Amino acid sequence: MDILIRDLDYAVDINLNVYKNIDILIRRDEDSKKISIDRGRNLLEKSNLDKKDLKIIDGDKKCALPGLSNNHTHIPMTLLRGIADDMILQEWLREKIWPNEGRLTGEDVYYGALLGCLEMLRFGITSFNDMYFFPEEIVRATKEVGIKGTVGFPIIDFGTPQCKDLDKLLNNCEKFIKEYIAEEKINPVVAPHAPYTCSKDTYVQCREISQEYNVLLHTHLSETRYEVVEMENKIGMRPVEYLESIGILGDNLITAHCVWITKEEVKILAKHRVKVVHCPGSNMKLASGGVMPLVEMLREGVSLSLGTDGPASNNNLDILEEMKIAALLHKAHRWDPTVGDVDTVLRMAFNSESIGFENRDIVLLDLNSPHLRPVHNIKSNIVYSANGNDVDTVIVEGEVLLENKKFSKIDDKYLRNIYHKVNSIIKKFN
Ligand SMILES: CSC[C@H]1O[C@@H](n2cnc3c(O)ncnc32)[C@H](O)[C@@H]1O
Ligand SMILES: [Zn+2]
Repeated sequence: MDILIRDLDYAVDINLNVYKNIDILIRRDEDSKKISIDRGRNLLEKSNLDKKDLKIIDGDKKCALPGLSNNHTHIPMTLLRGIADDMILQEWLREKIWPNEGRLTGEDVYYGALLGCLEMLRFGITSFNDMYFFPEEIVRATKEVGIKGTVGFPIIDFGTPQCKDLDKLLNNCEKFIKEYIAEEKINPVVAPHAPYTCSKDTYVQCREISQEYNVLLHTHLSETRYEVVEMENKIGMRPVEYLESIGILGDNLITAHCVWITKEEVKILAKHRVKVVHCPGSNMKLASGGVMPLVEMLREGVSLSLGTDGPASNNNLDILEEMKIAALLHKAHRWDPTVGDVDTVLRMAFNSESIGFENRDIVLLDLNSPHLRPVHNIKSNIVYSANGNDVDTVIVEGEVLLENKKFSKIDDKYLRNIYHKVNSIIKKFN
């Protein structure tokens, strides 16, 4: 059914244009799956549409914006949220995260992913880019919730809880891609974890798979100083130079973090049109130390977007919050309040294109709250004053998935069941 949002106070579109007192009409052609979005005043009166063929949503005291995109995360780590904070990355992974991840079953990952997908939907995130074990369980949860997922098949040299044999793992990765490649709302991708857990051969084989099936590659890169120094000591190259030397850089590569990189490395990333996901909340929480060089990246024209990283290092999946974190971090870092401006961070938050999804989703923010009044500049209120809890309605690919802050497809009883399952899963953690 077509959807008409009437009498919105404000709307911001994907090009960051602002509209006041406007209607939005969302139409979906069921055959071609094409979505059209029209904005204008009194659309019902001006069109030949019949009220009874429309789902009408009241836009009074609301602001419409495009869907938010969380472009680097590990969704099932909702299960590990709060299990270990205030530790440095390598110790956090080795001592707390990896041992407990070893205890997870596919069913556990499914419930962790369900919880995370619901959290994202509640926060207005309509697409994500994930990398985690049991990726087919993440697909299952994503489809159940209805948002769009770029789901990485994780590759690590020493194997995953599912499979310890690297050749078999790469084989399973191909099977995973073949199984989900035709899905409308799922993009299966190859996800070698990081240069410190994957060898040159592994990266090359991952790239070959990504080329054969024309899918994206997703990896961590230059997240910590330790990672860079270790590589310089071992092979005399920095991580970006190394990935370039083995032919991994290209426009199908999505790299998370890129914190410890030089101006030269920024130029290399730009030259190969690599897409970079900025995760400022996680970088600050894990005290990764450096700051992703936003100004240099923008100057060189690198495609940028935002990610929360996993909910165990953030500790939520809220991209509205991440926008403010990004804006503040770069101002403080450069002693320059013009850096990390409102338009820059909004553009990053709406960038679902770089993970393979056209952004034709609509999110409504509820402006009927003291912290969102008055409105001098709606874009400022979105970046600096709002958070995920202000999301009221979410429309993904022409389907209303959240309305009046309630999930359309998941009732309260089922939600309680998910919380109960999660509570029993975490009993096995140390
Ligand atoms: C191969 S599945 C993902 C793997 O990555 C781990 N992880 C979570 N957060 C980070 C991070 O910030 N840097 C590197 N690795 C991270 C996660 O626990 C899984 O083991
Ligand atoms: Zn990560």
